[in-house]
Amino acid sequence: MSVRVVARIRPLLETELDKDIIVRPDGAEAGGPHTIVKIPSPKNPAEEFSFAFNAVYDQSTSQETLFTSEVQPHLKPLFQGYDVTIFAYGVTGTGKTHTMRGGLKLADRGVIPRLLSGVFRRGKKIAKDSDGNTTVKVSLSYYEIYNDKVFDLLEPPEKRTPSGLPLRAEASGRTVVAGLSERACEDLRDFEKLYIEANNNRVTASTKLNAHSSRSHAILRVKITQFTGGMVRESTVSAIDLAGSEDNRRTDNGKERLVESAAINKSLFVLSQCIDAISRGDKRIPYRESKMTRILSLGQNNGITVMFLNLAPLRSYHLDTLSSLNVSSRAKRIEVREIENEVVFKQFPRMTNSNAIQRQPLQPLANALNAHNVHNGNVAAKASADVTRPIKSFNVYTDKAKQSPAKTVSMPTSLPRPAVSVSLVPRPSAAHKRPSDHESGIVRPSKLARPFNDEPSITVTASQIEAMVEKKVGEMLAARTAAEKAVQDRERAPSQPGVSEAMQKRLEALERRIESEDTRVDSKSDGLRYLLAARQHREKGDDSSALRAYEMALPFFPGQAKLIGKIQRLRNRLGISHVEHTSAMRSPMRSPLRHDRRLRRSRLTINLDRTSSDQDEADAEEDLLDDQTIRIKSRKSRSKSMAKLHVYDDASETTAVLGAQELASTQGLVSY
Ligand SMILES: Nc1ncnc2c1ncn2[C@@H]1O[C@H](COP(=O)(O)OP(=O)(O)OP(=O)(O)O)[C@@H](O)[C@H]1O
Repeated sequence: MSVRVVARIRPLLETELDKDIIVRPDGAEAGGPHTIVKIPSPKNPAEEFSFAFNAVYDQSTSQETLFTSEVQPHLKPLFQGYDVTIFAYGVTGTGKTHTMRGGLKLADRGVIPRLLSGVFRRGKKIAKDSDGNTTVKVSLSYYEIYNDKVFDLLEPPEKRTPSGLPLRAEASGRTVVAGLSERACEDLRDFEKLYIEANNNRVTASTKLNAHSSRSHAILRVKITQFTGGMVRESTVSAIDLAGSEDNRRTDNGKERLVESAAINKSLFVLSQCIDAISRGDKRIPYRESKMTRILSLGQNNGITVMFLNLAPLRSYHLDTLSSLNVSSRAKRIEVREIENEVVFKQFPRMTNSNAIQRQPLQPLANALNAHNVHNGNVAAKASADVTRPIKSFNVYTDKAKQSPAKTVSMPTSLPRPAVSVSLVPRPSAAHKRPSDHESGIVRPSKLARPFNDEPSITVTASQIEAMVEKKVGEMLAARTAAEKAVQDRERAPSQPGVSEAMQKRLEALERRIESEDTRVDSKSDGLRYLLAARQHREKGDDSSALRAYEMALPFFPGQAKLIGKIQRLRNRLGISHVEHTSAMRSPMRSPLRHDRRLRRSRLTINLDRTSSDQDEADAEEDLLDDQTIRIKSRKSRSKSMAKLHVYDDASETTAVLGAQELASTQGLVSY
């Protein structure tokens, strides 16, 4: 199952005098639903680019339509034990917060309040349908990532520590925020009170591009726990309102806003790198480069993922829109394992006051048995007490009366020990599993809602289980071999004209060196990352993303004539005026490292370079990467000693890098 990517084009705002609309929705068939976004090429307005998505919503789409079509269908799977992630992505001022949170009026309410309303309604229905045998508990945590630090939005700002809350990786690989508070919510009114208060704690500010710009990524996690007898099923829906990328040539941001902007742009750049790496099938995905990508864990989390791509239709957003269209159209290719959380057995918790606060434990839970679920209380405690015991992959019980009709082998509720249920039915292929896929017509009743005695229980012998496990392992090995072969084929395939084998090897060697710990502390390695990213974008023919990456690299190599030449040539190719470029370079906030003399020299080189051929350009790029690598090497010993000056906390290994990013942004050259 791939990430579902849905584009939403916002209407013009009253304040927008520029009515030059360049983004329009289109359908694959005349009169059919919109699935394509069309936008002209920046260098040749007669040429139009098309980007296909799972759905495209135009300016007239109401909040209700969007929710009903894109979110409501996932409520049922959520209660069946699937985790759901919904996030809004886009340039600043394109309508992410409007989509996720919306306004206070009923019709303006966004995805989040409607989702919670649906959750409470469905919870009540399940309890009613089960004659009170099933109890549904809803709790939430809400936090923001501001300047790459995590802050609890359910706590007053006075309680924040400067370094924020640490992240912790669980045995399952899932990243959680340690020490985060969790509040129980009885009904929608409870939720709204908490949510409105918490949003007042979120950092927003007025910028030139948005009067109420979110300066942080906000993550709301709603945990749904269903208790039926001794069975517990947990699932989580995460609703994420990402901060928007900002082109600081257009924001006129002051120092504080620029620092925020640098952190926002950096995390979004890392997200685009992760998306690229996943869609290329890379083994290494740079999740750890930013807290937002660690938490979002795109492609690593199970369940259902929906990405809203918010777009402004105006020409003034042209390049930014192209960039986000490029990133999002690649996100479509990310596969997410659609696996529901397993039922576990534990005692019903004591009733707690609705405002009671629970917290994520600060120590990792040793719940290796049930890696995908996180449980405080009995299960976790028992599991941690059992860590010395050999871990069983599954348990078999022959008490037919207690077996679930869903061919689930599970522990009888009377037993005090926690157990993991094992689904013995090979799951249908992901293509047929999407619960929102109306055409498939597959309706799976909730395991909790299934009556116990309707169907005969199934007894499974140990040898049958063994055979099934063997088959599954065989399938997994075959899939892995096929994936590795595909990667090798891709590497071998002559699909990258213009990149010689030697060049490819040098790039790989360089990449490896960048990955090494020593180079990591040197902020110059970030510059190299951007150069590499630019190179990769160029190979894919994505000139506008390549340009951005080159621009982001420039502050790390101030005055680098070849780099400036490349930027200029790309700008010429994309039809961006020289005046705009020069003014960006002359930004009053530019790096103190950049001397006027260097700039003069660079301009001279630009003129000379303009006459060079494509081959010269490729050679120049190789030289550029090599030059910078050699320089980095010679500075390596110095950076080693400098590294000691940096303080590293749990995951903020990017202290030095962020400094460099801030520098990049303050120069007004980073827009993404
Ligand atoms: N679909 C829409 N209909 C009506 N108004 C909209 C729509 N989308 C966005 N807007 C308006 O556009 C403005 C900017 O939207 P919003 O604040 O949601 O942008 P954003 O992408 O969250 O920006 P940032 O990243 O800076 O936080 C707001 O005034 C919002 O009300």
